[in-house]
Amino acid sequence: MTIGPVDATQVPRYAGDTTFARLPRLADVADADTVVWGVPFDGGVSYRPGARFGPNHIRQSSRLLRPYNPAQDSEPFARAQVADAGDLGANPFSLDEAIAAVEDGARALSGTSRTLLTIGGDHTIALPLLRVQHERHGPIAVLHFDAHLDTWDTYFGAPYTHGTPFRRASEEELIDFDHAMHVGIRGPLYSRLDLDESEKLGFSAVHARDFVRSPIDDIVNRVRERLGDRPVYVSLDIDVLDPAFAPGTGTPEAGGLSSAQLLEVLRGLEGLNVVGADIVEVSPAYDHAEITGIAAAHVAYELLSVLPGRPA
Ligand SMILES: N=C(N)NCCCC(=O)O
Ligand SMILES: [Zn+2]
Ligand SMILES: [Zn+2]
Repeated sequence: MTIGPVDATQVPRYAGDTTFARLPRLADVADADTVVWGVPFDGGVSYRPGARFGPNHIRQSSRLLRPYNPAQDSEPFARAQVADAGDLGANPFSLDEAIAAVEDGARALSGTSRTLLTIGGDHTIALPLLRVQHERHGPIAVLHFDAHLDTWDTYFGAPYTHGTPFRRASEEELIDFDHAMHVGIRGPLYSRLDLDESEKLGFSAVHARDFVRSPIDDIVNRVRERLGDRPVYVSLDIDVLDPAFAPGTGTPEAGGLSSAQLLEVLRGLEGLNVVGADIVEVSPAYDHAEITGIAAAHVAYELLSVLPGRPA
């Protein structure tokens, strides 16, 4: 038996403690299989700030999630004990310190067997999170949802930013590049070389334009073929969604996925070996009516439906 969300027939959804999906806090369960962890940090952003407020915005927007997921015939809070581990106290004045703290925190929280779903924060944090995944799994398959490649080298000479985590991860040999894929790439680039370099590292890509031309099942098949049966880490930048579906983000690009398209791709991961995930770049000051927060909460819900269940 798992401890699930607060019963909405007893305590109205808008009342009480703001944990993700009104789940118990980590300290209130004997042990958790999956931990939702907030990393409120935006020291790596190149444009609009504010993703440091992302974790609590996603939590607030997750109050309406219900226990049964008909799209996957799954009960994500019953198939595993999910708990909210609260937030990392990331240093807002030192990027290096914050990155080290994400790495240490993720290692401590995940232990030897727990699954981590991190809610961010800007995309810089994918690097330390991948380091910890690599410790457990070796070079790891990566499914990267984003408008942006995030394989750039430096900004203003800075190596650690939200536009560079996958370049650093490749230098550190954290990624299994036979099974690495971007989904949702679009928008103006600095040069044609950006795409060439990402491809040279080993990322294949489903571009946002492909969603206009191809049936969703073909895209899901491409993703599944690319990832195979490898342990997969999902890193999801909410700006993969069109600004109409996720205005609350730091570097918005037109022509993105709809929420429905994104949720369908996530449901298509069922049966793959997804071992961890992050959802980043939610910047609530630019959000309206919780549009972005709700999208992020539903993304988390679909991910929880495919992340490992409680071992039999
Ligand atoms: N990871 C995100 N969201 N954005 C990267 C944008 C890098 C740039 O300013 O060109
Ligand atoms: Zn992005
Ligand atoms: Zn990104």
